[in-house]
Amino acid sequence: MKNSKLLLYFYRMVYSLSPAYIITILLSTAIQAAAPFINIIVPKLIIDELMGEQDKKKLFLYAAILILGNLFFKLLSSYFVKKVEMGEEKFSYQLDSYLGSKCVDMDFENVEKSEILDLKEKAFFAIYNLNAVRRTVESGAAIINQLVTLAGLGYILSILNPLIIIVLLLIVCMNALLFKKMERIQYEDNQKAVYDNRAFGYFVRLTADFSMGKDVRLYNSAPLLIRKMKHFMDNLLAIYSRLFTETGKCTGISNINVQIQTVIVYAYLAVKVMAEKITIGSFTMYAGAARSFSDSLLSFINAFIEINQLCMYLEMFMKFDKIKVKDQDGKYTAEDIKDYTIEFRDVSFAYPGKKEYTLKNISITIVPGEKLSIVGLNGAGKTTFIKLLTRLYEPSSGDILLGGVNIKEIKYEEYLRLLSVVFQDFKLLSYTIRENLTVKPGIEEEDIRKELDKAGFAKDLEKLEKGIDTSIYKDIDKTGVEFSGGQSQKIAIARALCKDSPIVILDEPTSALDPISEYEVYQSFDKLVKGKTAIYISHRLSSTRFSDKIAVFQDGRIVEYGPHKELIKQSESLYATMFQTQAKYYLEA
Ligand SMILES: Nc1ncnc2c1ncn2[C@@H]1O[C@H](COP(=O)(O)OP(=O)(O)OP(=O)(O)O)[C@@H](O)[C@H]1O
Repeated sequence: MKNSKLLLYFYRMVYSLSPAYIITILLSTAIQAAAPFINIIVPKLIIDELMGEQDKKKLFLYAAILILGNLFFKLLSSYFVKKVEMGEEKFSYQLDSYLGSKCVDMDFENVEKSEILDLKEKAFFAIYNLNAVRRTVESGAAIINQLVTLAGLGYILSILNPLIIIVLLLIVCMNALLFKKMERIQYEDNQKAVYDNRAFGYFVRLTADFSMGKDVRLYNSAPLLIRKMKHFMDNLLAIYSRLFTETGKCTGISNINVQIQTVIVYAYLAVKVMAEKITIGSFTMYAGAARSFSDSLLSFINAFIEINQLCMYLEMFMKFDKIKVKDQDGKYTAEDIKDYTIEFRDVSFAYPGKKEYTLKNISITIVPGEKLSIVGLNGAGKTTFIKLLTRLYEPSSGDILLGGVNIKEIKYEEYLRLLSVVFQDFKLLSYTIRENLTVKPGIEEEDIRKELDKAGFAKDLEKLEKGIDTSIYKDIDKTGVEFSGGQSQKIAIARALCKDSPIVILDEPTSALDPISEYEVYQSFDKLVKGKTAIYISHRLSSTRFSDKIAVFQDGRIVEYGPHKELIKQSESLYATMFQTQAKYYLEA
């Protein structure tokens, strides 16, 4: 029952992704089901005719039916084999993009949850390593195909003796049990191998990842890497060698069973011929029918067992597919927000699955055009504050308001239009600089250049042969450029500026910049943010001097708040201590 629901859900999903794929498979199945009958029935007619009246016209007709019929089914089935292959190819791309958009659209909090990562790992393993989706579609088709064939062959054999069907059933069931055992062993071993496969894959990717080259060499990590790879490879080999030994045994026994069945059927038919109960033609027909019947029955049962086994994998896929995306469709649009005052009202937050609060009773108001600098020790909750403001997470309690409206009630996509963010771990895409920076509809080349200039990238740009049409990284374009950390950071800042949103959020925006570039960014900060609200996190406290207010975070709370001039005067304050420690370090040098 559970499996049939799962399969219904699954086939519906496949059909909705690619109706043509399912229809082609069904047609191909019908042809495969009809094809064997011609070679079972017509040879009997030919042999009987040869042994009897030898009517040439009839013989010619039977021969023509046999040859043309086979040719017809051969051509049709090759046509459909190709069609199914093409359908499979197309379907696999559709599935890739379906899964891709599923991952991209997932709520951010799920992206960071370990149980979701684990589920994704298992679901993707089933799809990509075990081909579970394709196998389920094929097994479903095989079940229909074999059912049709079995009905026809069963009818033919029942004319001879219904008992023969029972003998065939018994032997096929024994083989099916062996197959079930093989599938179980396979499932258990594949589950056991998930961890080792993942770990082995990680080390293989690591050894092939040139960006790790420096660390691997300088810390002489290669021997450890190879040892780890060998360890996981040995584990996998141990698992798979048991798997192959066990499945090999099962295959051997099932082959013996098939031979026993052949002997029984042939002996029975021979006795019948000798007793002149059936003709030689019927002997061939029944022998062929019995062989095809047991083959079809075995394929049917195997497909049935396989589909049940696959359901175990598909369950993970379905769970992954069913992960809900929160409704982010608030009632307000960006245009409804006239005032960009940001207010955190007694906001507390604990990461999902964690008991301790990362942010505790945060209350702060940031007025439009204000420049707020957020400082604090590592792990104090600064980035988490930004994650809440950017709605990657929702507060556990308390509210965040923009212009008096709870940000939850603003349509998500519209809300994001109001923010330009550069995260510490920003990512640029392997497109051209122009494409990366075209983040606002209708943005002109001139604007892109201007923002790159403001972010301090003008000199770097001059050196690029293709200018703003230079590809970033080499993944897609071989002539692409691997920019340095600082250059990439400047492009990321320019991207945020190109978005031209009323609120600019910069998390460690200058961490990779050289002192001169950093100085230039700070000097032109006012020009950079053009009177917009700006929130930035920085460990370089000199940057706080041009901010209007500073919020000092400690253990998830705002412990100090005010302009630089006031906070620095309080000699015991955390801010003054941090500022002076950094200043002293520079002065002493
Ligand atoms: N996804 C997460 N799941 C669970 N805990 C997290 C997650 N992200 C961060 N934390 C924890 O929350 C706390 C605050 O982290 P956060 O990144 O906000 O600090 P921060 O002040 O920005 O630190 P830094 O100055 O080092 O960047 C840390 O203890 C961190 O381990």
